[in-house]
Amino acid sequence: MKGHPLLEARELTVRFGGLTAVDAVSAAFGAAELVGIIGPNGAGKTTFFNALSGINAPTQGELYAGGQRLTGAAPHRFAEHGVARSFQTPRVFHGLSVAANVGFGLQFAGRRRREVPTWLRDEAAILALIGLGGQQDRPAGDLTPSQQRLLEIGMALATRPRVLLLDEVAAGLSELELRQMGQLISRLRAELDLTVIWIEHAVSTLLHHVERVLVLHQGRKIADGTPAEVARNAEVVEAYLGDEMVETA
Ligand SMILES: Nc1ncnc2c1ncn2[C@@H]1O[C@H](COP(=O)(O)OP(=O)(O)OP(=O)(O)O)[C@@H](O)[C@H]1O
Repeated sequence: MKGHPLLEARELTVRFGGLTAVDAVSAAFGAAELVGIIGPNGAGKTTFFNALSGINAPTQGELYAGGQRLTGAAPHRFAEHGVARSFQTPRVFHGLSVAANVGFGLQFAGRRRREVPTWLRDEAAILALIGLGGQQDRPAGDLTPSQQRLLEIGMALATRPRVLLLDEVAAGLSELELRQMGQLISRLRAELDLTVIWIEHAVSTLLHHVERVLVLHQGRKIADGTPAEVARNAEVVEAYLGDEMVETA
């Protein structure tokens, strides 16, 4: 990895009372990486994301964005350093139009970061990119759940991120929508040079698109490698993947 990683966790631990949700996890994410995070329910994936975006302060360990220490900083400081995220349940403003939702993200980004790639210069460009072109005037609450997920990605893109954290954006999608979501995420990385870190329970879709995958289990990182390496990892198979993944790897 050349220079500083765009986002880095060093020995990151998050505890809730006596429960260690994230246990000394270290991981560094470089430019234009597409990385998956998998693990059983309760493995600590969302808590890890919450720490990586400043929503939960870590109990121990350090966070850096572009070499700048951000441990304990508020979410807006992470946003200033180019970290944007989606949530497990889309958080769009139902009463506002689709365009206004994206406009909110553009305003949030403000003028802090001067370079503005053409693809996110305005609402229309972002909506076209995420496949919601022509929907700009509809109230966001009228969109289907899968369109709301796309809109939430659009809102995150509008903050002009370098790193996009996606939390289960494929949950509840049809087969076709799932394929389209996978293609969109691949395009964000390939065409826009974004670093995408993607939590997903739809493991086979995820492994099809990412080149690197982290596996969390009981808060610990038990693997970090290519999908093929991870699928061969005995601890991962035992903890999570089972025989099925070994056969398809
Ligand atoms: N705010 C909180 N207070 C107390 N415990 C929490 C809190 N948030 C998460 N936990 C606990 O931390 C552990 C990790 O939860 P987390 O949601 O990060 O896992 P996950 O891997 O994202 O799970 P899932 O795949 O089900 O979304 C779980 O035992 C959960 O109950």
